[in-house]
Amino acid sequence: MSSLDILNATILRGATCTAQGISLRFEPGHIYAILGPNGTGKSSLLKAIFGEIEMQAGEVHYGERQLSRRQLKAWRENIGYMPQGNELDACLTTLEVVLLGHLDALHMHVGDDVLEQALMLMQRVGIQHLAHRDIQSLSGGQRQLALFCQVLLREPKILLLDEPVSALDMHHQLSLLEHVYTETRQRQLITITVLHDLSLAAQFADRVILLGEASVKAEGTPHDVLQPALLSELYQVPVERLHDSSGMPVIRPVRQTHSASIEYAQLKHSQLNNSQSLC
Ligand SMILES: Nc1ncnc2c1ncn2[C@@H]1O[C@H](COP(=O)(O)OP(=O)(O)OP(=O)(O)O)[C@@H](O)[C@H]1O
Repeated sequence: MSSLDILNATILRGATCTAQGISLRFEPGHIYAILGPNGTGKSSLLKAIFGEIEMQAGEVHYGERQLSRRQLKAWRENIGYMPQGNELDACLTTLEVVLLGHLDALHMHVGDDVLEQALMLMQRVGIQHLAHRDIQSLSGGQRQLALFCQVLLREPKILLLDEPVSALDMHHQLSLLEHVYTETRQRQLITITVLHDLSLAAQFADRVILLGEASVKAEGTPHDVLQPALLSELYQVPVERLHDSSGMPVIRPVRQTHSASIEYAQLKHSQLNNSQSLC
């Protein structure tokens, strides 16, 4: 079993440095949640691992292989990448969109085994009844579930999920992340997911990585990393940490009275030099 290693990655998006010499190791059979405020470079990190954007410096290794622009197709064979957003400008049914996950194996016809696998996945996430609907007629959450099936159909070794539950209701959030958890454990996947819901991350991630100011602010178990003082500083809001019945952290931003929140914002503003540095 190989690990995925990012070594000294520096990523520049336009004039913004989103990663400055970041190194991270991801092990098979584990879920890693990438967390951090808007614009801190979470999506950019996933895109860099997928080879969609080029890093200014650094390397990405998966076992013996190294990410290189010249061998992008081979590199991506191991990866199931579900980007943020799910707008699809295609006249395809939901089933056809799921089948695209197996594109490499698709020739002139779809084998019964692939079709069966696609339908089984759709059944597992509860969208089998949408198989023959035009993908564009689906709700945002339904499309998100279809794209998740597409990614799983690839049978990846590395799962890169960018806000995979952003459009889902509570029931579907839990059910999708339960699938992610089961697949990760059973097939020993390396799963890296961007999440904004810190409490969900605490429930499903083995390790969380907190990004901010082009660096890794903290990395470790949800219990260790999700500390109110650190989160409050990073997200610029007062944060309270509660615990659910099983002892998992529940992170809650705390609303303040209007005048208290202005004071808090002024205090934080004066402490903050510049949230985004240059590489
Ligand atoms: N194509 C681009 N050209 C220039 N700047 C970009 C581009 N894409 C992203 N950026 C900038 O890079 C920074 C990081 O963007 P990124 O999408 O990685 O952040 P994020 O942490 O995923 O944000 P969010 O939580 O809002 O999805 C942002 O400041 C963004 O404005």
